Amino acid sequence: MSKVIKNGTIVTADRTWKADVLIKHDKIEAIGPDLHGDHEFDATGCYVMPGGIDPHTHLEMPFMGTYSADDFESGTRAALAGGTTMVVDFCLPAPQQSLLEALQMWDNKTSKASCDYSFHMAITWWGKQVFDEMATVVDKGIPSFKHFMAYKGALMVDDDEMYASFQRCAALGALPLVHAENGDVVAALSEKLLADGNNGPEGHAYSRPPEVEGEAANRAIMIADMAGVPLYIVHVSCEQSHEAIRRARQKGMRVYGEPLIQHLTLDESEYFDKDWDHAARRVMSPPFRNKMHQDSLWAGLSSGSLQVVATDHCAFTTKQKRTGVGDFTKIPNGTGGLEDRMPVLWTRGVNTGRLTMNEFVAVTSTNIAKILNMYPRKGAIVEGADADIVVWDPKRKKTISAKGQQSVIDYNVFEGVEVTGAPRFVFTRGELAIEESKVEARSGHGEFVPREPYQAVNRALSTWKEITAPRKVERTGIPATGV
Ligand SMILES: NC(=O)NCCC(=O)O
Ligand SMILES: [Zn+2]
Repeated sequence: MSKVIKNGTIVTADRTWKADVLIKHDKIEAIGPDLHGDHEFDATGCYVMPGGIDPHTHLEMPFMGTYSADDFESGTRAALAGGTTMVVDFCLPAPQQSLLEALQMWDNKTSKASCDYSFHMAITWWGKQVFDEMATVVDKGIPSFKHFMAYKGALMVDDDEMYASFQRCAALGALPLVHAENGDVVAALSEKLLADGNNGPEGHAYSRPPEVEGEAANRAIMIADMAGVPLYIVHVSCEQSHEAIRRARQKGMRVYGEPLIQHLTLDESEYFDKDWDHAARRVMSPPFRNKMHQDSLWAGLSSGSLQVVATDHCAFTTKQKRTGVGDFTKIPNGTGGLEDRMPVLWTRGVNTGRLTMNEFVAVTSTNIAKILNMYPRKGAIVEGADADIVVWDPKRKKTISAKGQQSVIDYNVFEGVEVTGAPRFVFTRGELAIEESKVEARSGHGEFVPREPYQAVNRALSTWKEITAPRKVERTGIPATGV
């Protein structure tokens, strides 16, 4: 069975040209003029792109006394509906839990995934067992480890643990990720706000000013530099952490930054809404910021100091959010966005001239495929790549609404946003999942994508680390001690 996408304009991260694309089974078989197959899809007026990759989702995640509401079934349907053909979720061991046991639990959740997926492993505690099991996790195709510098008393790791883990990542050819916020300061600020009677959702934003993010980003960058390992900073929300990344990159460090579509387009005024539910539904960490920070993030994407736009999709229902009535620290942190990331980014980015089409492909797909070491199997329109393809209609209009969305929650943080630009067809490893707004995604089609450790970047860093390592100066004629 073969399919051909006819008359499309192919857009990749570095070029744009007109051609047909032939899909055989689950791969791209050929690209060229006048290809023919059993099924032909007319892409006239559309752009043919590599499927989006969202490297930051939390599906059915145990967190803050509950579970995020979207599982791998609804979450991957939401992804496909918005043009994303692969998600990378976080496996989150409980404190003292074996990483391998946690991985088994996460594996069990994926049987209904309708698009491909991979995992990052979270380091939530430290000890010999974690040190040893990290090697097995890498062998299983998961060479990336997330560290929470926030959530004191729950997921947070201290600097000594982070340094030990980063060194282990360096030795294993793995990439450390960090959630950069100073958890000690956030905890102290939260306590003070509550004591002063500031218990509403706006207290969440007050408790996490941009400075706590900037400090943590700088600290993580320094620790990665000492360990001789690259670093990926998730959900960069403000100029302070962007500035840290920019500065590190100018110094030659391999530091990557990932803003979210929410931070790019929604601002802090959401937390001051008079409606408690409205504000609480938008509680996530880091919180939304003001326009100055948003401008900084957009500039980072176009200039290349930030590389990836993700969602951190971690959706909770209104009922779950209401656990925090009277105490903002108990509102489950997280928002949805999987279905909306690409249409909103296209509308606010490409349609306004803040991003080119090629930059759009780079930040939604190709860059992360390269950073996570799965390029060109993913993130590329080339012969032999997985046929994860989006036929993007730049004229398709939609008003975002919770009604009819794939996510199971009862609201959408982008409610009422009008988008122009959305998928017309979406193929996931050769299977048609979206056709003209109709979701044909097949539950169970999604497969785990194993990833190799990072040879090039880690080898470069460890070589330089070795060349510049402290060396004892061998001296002759050492004077006698002065005593
Ligand atoms: N971001 C957020 O508020 N929730 C998901 C967990 C995390 O990544 O911090
Ligand atoms: Zn996080």
